[in-house]
Amino acid sequence: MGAHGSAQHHRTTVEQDTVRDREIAGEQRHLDTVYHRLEEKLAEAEYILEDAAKRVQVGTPGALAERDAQVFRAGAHLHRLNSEFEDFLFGRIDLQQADAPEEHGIPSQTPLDPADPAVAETLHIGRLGVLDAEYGPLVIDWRAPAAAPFYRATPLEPGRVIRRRVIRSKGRKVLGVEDDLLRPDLTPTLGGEELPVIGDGALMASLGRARSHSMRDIVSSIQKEQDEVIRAAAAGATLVTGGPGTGKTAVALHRAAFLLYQDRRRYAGGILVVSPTALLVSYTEGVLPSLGEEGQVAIRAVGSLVDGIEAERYDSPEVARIKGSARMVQLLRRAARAALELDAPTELKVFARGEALRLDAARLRTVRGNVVGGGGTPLNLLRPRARRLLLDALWHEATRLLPKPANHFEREQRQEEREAFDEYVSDEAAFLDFLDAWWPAVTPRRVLATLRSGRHVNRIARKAVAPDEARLLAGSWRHLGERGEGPLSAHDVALVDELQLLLGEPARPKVREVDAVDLLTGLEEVTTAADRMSRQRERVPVERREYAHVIVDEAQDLTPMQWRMIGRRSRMATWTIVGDPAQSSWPFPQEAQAAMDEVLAGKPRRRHTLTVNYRNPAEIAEVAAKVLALAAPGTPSPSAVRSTGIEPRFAAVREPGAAAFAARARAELERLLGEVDGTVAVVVPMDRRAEARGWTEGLGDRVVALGSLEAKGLEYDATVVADPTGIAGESEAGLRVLYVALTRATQRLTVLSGPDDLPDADGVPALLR
Ligand SMILES: Nc1ncnc2c1ncn2[C@@H]1O[C@H](COP(=O)(O)OP(=O)(O)OP(=O)(O)O)[C@@H](O)[C@H]1O
Repeated sequence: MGAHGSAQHHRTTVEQDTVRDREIAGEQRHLDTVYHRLEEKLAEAEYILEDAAKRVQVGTPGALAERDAQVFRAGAHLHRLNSEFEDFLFGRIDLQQADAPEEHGIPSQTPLDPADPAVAETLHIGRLGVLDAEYGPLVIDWRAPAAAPFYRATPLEPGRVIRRRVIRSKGRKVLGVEDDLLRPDLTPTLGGEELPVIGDGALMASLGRARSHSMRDIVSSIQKEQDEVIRAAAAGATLVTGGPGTGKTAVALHRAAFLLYQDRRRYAGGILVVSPTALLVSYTEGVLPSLGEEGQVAIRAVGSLVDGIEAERYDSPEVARIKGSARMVQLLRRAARAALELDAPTELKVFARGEALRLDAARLRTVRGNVVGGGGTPLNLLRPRARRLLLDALWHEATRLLPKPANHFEREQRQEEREAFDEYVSDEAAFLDFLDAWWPAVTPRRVLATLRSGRHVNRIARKAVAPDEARLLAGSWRHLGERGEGPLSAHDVALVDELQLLLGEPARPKVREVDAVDLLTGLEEVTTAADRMSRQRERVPVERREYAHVIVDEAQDLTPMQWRMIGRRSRMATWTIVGDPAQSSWPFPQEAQAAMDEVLAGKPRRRHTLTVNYRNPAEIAEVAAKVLALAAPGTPSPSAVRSTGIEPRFAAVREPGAAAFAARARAELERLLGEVDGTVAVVVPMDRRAEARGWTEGLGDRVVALGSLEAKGLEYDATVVADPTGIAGESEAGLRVLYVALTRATQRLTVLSGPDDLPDADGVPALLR
């Protein structure tokens, strides 16, 4: 504000305070009006709903709510606003007269008339649009085109905006205002008086505010480069890169709200947000409800995309790099086929037409080959075809000695015999049992269970994976049961999804005709019922749904197999993909890139870069930048928006042994708990998670212990990054993972080194010098 050379410059502090109070009081009056209007709308909504309930013939409450959705939503919103949300009304812009038509509501860049820099129009911006009784706007929805200048205007390109104001309020009370004068060269007026400009550092205050375990929306302070992403056209794919803390996650979620506002019919219920971990899902879950969008957007961890399965395990980096690789497609194709053939009987014997008919192993192999044909059809769906071709082969066997039918009559007769034969044989227990064993219903989990044996994996792998990789894979599934029951990893979930595609939903097992004698013994009934139940348990629902828009967060971490899985849910979708290659924990970026290209094939792409780090103070960003230079040489570090004057702390444990390290870790955590009001996390290598949980015991729920991969996307007031060399050495991507760990804190960072980190006299580990 210093640049505008007006009388304000010389005002005393007392005068400033009076101006501030007056401005706050003005905004308070407006907020009161807004709440008053919302209450009226609430009453209206209640009346409509009650009325509808009374007079059922008018229509369902649902239909009515749709008819007056605005009223209904405003009412529902007010209920929650009263208690839960801050900043319902958070912004205001004062605009100069437009002397050219506006395009899409974004003011044209007309030069201001220096002779008359008067405010011609004032717009208030909030989480939801509110109209007064005469349909004049009291508050404009932040997503409306008319609100865009609030986010877009800069001193270099102010458009019509003279002053931008951020209003801070809690519930119904206005607490403060923060202004930007976008035309410091003018002395603009409002109502004949000079336009006051108040600054109280609202954005900086909000950035420095203590963090809780859930993310906040940024609706009142979205920056220009972020707004361009949020409002980008939906078509094709919007690709966003940016360093840690540049708001990628925040922007992605606000974009979901924007798309819903813009085209609710198209996107309601059809937006999927894919997040790398369940932890990040629960951290971000509250953002959309705070923007007034609830239940419209599915936020799922990449390990929870298949209904009925929740990834519970982590694979070691060596295993993850195999399971994530596109080579798995080939391996799984063979594995599915092998699981089908596993323990398959090698002889079919049926008694029909007065003789024992037999198909031997060679014959059965031929039949199987014919069933599969060119491939492509899911194996479980081929069972009816298997049945038919087996009957063909048996019939061929049964008629091998008969002469060919010589005329029409004989042919018809043979045909009738054939039908009787099919009917008879396909009811025979021997045939049915054979078919069950020879072409069993195979589930994805059952296939994984067959891969518990390294030798089996090796046998089917044929070049897809090397022998030592086969051993590693098998080891990762050894804990699974016979039917593949047991906990899976996020990488397994992508494999299960691929297998569902290869296998298809098993047909419902046919209820067999029950033999009267068996019924007497009760035997048959018991076995089939048990059989049926076990199959039902095994079945994974294949309710894969398609989405209209897919938002991928932390896209740099998706493996080729995961890209395929997401691609299967978004064939008609438009995309928003946010990520940071420098934070990738996937060792083969090119392979992942190719997988993404395949999914996005033919879609036009729009690229954006976010450049400002809103999370880390400059002091922390500077330390992280050292690792960035090693992890991704040449990648620019985003510029930190603020600095705290507090340098990261380096603590070193010089004696070996877990006990000394634990004691020090705990002491550092306790120190940070005393220094910040909000959350504290300790980040360790994945294989030290259990140990780290011990360090935090009894320290309360402000503290969490995280494995390096679990820290993705999260943020805390303060963090301890313990054993940095351990994290860097975890995998080929270790340095990038360490970069992630070092960029989680909003206020304070402690790096805790052990002897292996080779700390210098100041405790700085070799890696960070
Ligand atoms: N315009 C903004 N105004 C206020 N806070 C912001 C703004 N943009 C981002 N932030 C804050 O900065 C922090 C980082 O944002 P976010 O988690 O979205 O970044 P990110 O790019 O996804 O980071 P990472 O790559 O490390 O996961 C959050 O606390 C977010 O609220």
